[in-house]
Amino acid sequence: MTDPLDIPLIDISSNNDHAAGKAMLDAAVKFGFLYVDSRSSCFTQSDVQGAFDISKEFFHLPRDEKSLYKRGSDVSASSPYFKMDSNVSRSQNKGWVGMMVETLDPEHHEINQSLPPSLMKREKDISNFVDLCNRTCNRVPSNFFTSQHDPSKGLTGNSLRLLYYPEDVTGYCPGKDIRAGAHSDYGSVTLLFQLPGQPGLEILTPDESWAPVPVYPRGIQGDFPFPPILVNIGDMLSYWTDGLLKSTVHRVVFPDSDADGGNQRSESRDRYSIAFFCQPVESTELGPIPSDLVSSYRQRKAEDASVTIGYGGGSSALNTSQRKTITAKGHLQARLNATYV
Ligand SMILES: O=C(O)CCC(=O)C(=O)O
Ligand SMILES: [Fe+2]
Repeated sequence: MTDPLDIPLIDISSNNDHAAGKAMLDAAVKFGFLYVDSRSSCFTQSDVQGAFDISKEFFHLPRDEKSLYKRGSDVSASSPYFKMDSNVSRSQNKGWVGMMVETLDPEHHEINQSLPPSLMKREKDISNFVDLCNRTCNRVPSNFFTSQHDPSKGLTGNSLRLLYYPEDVTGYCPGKDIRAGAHSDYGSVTLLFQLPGQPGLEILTPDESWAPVPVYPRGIQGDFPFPPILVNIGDMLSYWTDGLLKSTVHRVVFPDSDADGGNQRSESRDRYSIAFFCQPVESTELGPIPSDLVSSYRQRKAEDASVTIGYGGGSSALNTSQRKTITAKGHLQARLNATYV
C-alpha cells in the first residue's frame, strides 16, 4: 500500500494570513486536499460531537423508518447501505445510498428536506451545524468566489450528508471490496468530518495507486478538540481554474487494523463521517476565471501536454477542448444522474 501523504494542516484563524493562503493554494494544486486545524475553526467540540450523535441516532433507527428516506431506486432490500444489485459487484459499488441529505432554504435557513419524525427535535442543531459549515467555506475576503456562493443571489445546491458505513457487512473481501466507489466531488469544496479511529478514505495518486488519508495528518501530534476538518477541492473549483486546483479522485475502503497513518489504531470497523458539500449559486457558469495563475498554468499545459502537477483527477483530467461551459446546476444534475442511476 502507498504511504499516507503529507497533506498539510492549516490554521485558518486569520482571514488575512498570506502564508496560510499560500499553503492552502499549494495543497489544492498538489493534492486537492488539505486539513483545517480544528482548533482554528468556528466549530466547538460539542458542535461536532452533536452532529455525530444525530447521525448515530438516525442510523440506529429501525430499518423500516430509515428506508423511507433512502436515496435512489437501486437499493437492495437486503442492504439499505450498499448498492448491490446483481449486475454490480460490491467492489464496484458507488455506495451512495442510505444517506440523509439536507439542504437549507437560503432565505429562511430552514431544512428543505423533511426529517424523520424522531429527528425533528434536532432541526435547530442541524441547521446550526450547516450554518457553521457555510461560514467556514466562505471564510475568505470577499471576492469572485464569495459572490458566486452568496445565497441572496439564488439557490445553491449546498448539502450536508451524514454517512455511515456499518461494520457488520458479511462476506466482504478486505483489499477488494470498497465502501464508497472512486469519484471526485461535484461542488466547490467539501468539508469532511471524521471520527478518531475510523479511517478509510484514500486518494488516487499520479501513479494510479491509492494512498490512505489518515484521520489525523501524518506526524502531527496535538490536542485537537476533534479531528482536523478534511477539505476536498471539488469539480467546480477545478473548472474555474482550468485544472490548476485538483478535484482529486477518492474512495472509502474497509481499513486495515493499523491503517490510520500509524497515529491511531482503528478501534472500530464502523465508520461515521459527515460531508458538507459547498456549491455555488445554481446559475453560476463554470468557465475558467481570469487569473494570472490560471493563465500561466494553461500556457504550461499548452507547451507540455503531460503537465498536470499534482494528484487531480476528476474534471482536471479533462482536456480544455473537451470542456464546455456549463452551469453549476447543470453539472450537479449531470453528476447526480450518473451517480444515482
Ligand atoms: O465517507 C467519507 O469519508 C467520504 C465520503 C465522500 O467522499 C463523499 O461523500 O463524497
Ligand atoms: Fe467524496
